[in-house]
Amino acid sequence: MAIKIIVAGPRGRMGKEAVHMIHNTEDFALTACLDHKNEGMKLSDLEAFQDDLNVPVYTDIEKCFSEQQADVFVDLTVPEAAYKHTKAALNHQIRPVIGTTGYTEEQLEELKQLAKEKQTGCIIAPNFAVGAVLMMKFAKMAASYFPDVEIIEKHHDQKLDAPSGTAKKTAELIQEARSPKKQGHPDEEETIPGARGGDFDGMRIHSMRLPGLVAHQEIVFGSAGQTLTIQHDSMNRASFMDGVKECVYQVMDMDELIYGLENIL
Ligand SMILES: NC(=O)C1=CN([C@@H]2O[C@H](COP(=O)(O)OP(=O)(O)OC[C@H]3O[C@@H](n4cnc5c(N)ncnc54)[C@H](O)[C@@H]3O)[C@@H](O)[C@H]2O)C=CC1
Ligand SMILES: O=C(O)C1=N[C@H](C(=O)O)C[C@H](O)C1
Repeated sequence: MAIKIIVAGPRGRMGKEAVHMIHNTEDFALTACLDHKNEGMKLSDLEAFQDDLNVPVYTDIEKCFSEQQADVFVDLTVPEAAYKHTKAALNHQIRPVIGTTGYTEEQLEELKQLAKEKQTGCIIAPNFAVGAVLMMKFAKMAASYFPDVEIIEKHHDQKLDAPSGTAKKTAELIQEARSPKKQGHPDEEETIPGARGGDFDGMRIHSMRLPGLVAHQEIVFGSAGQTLTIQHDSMNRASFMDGVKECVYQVMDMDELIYGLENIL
């Protein structure tokens, strides 16, 4: 039987790609979408969706989850909405697969507890691209040899959160492998505020936003006489879809929350 899926944010850059991936995957069935407008319409009534995507669009999450039987809920929206959606999905025991970035540590912890209580699988993945997950794993490996590191993430200029979820997750994984270290000269001063980037446990994260970019990250390690750069580039949003697909399959057999694809790949 097909896995029944609800998608939040279907008109967005990622949401559109996910809707089409689900529609074109034999094992999956799109049952409804959640938007912040277009209540009562069919997805096929909206521009950019073909006629056979005649699933209902809801703006009220409780109504959506009560009326539509679903196995999995995919969220690609904005952090405040995604947090509320994830809680509602867990309360309805519909397994969330969350790509939206920008969750706080407290929110992650609260959702982890809720997933446990409801014995419902949940995956929160700051990056669904397999290459990006490998980049993060390689960075964690390198960090035990090279404690000095800076992260440069580059995204399209429509991105709302900075640093990216991927950069934060990368920094967290590096933090697990290295002893805390405040990098740079102890007396360094910023003559333009922010010039040294964001400070995460002493390592710096730099966020670049430009039209023309999609999603890119470099992790640069340095030690005496050498540097090591680990780089990943997503050229388009198709790069994320194999990861979304894998999460939908895997979350069906889970009963707890996993944060980051590196835990299941
Ligand atoms: N995990 C991953 O691999 C990836 C994650 N992302 C993340 O996914 C999220 C979405 O990214 P994009 O598609 O580029 O953004 P976008 O701005 O193109 O799309 C977001 C969509 O969410 C909708 N939305 C806003 N509030 C809503 C609500 N309350 N209910 C339902 N829909 C609502 C908007 O109308 C919009 O269509 C971001 O947080 C981004 O960081 C993006 C790419 C890959
Ligand atoms: O907003 C994006 O585009 C992306 N967001 C995710 C993030 O914040 O890391 C994943 C990817 O980098 C694309």
